[in-house]
Amino acid sequence: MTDRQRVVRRLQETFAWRDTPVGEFADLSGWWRDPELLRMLGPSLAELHAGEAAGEAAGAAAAGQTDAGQTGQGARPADAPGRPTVVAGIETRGLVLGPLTALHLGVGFVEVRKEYRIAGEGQRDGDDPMLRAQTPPDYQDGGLTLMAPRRLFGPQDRVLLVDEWIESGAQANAVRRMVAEAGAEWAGVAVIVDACEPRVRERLGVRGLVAEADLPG
Ligand SMILES: O=P(O)(O)OC[C@H]1O[C@H](OP(=O)(O)OP(=O)(O)O)[C@H](O)[C@@H]1O
Repeated sequence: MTDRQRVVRRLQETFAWRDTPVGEFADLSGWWRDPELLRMLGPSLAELHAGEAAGEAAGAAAAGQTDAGQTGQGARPADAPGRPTVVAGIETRGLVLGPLTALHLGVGFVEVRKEYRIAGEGQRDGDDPMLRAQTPPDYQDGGLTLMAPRRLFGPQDRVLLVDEWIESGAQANAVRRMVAEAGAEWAGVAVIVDACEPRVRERLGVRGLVAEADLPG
């Protein structure tokens, strides 16, 4: 069994849908509780984009990325062109998975915050200008604004976004706009569960470890 197959199997074994009075939710707590899975997640996410050649569009090779159990290509050497220079992660789960992935790649990490969750909202810009991008107004009952310090992305950067789940792609798209505003390059999205439509996958360069359909019902 390959490492990729082992990761997929453990993701499936430790995942559960939970019923609550307000609806069903995906319980991912078992993923973080499994030490072996936690160890493997960073390398597995990093390797989703490891095979890209310099200048290749991030989404061009997305087809087939949800084939559970397929082995990813090996990590590129540290100075390889096309390799991410920084990992970004959106709170909440991106703040866990991003650093795990960045550690494997040997690069730094940028936290992307949700503005309404930051105490003293909007107060941080004084001596530290922020990049901000909004999701559509109807997203999550009113939309949300994502933010990150502008100084953390530069024109020399190639940014890989890491998250646990992607569906509409609204949050990833907002981060992509922030990256573009900073003049940096977009490397794509590495995600555990890819539940997005093909056009979103291609546009954002999404590669996932599993499809939602691969998870137990
Ligand atoms: O593709 P999209 O439709 O944009 O959805 C994906 C986003 O939704 C989830 O975050 P959520 O807002 O649920 O964050 P939370 O963990 O902080 O509740 C997930 O972590 C992604 O960031």
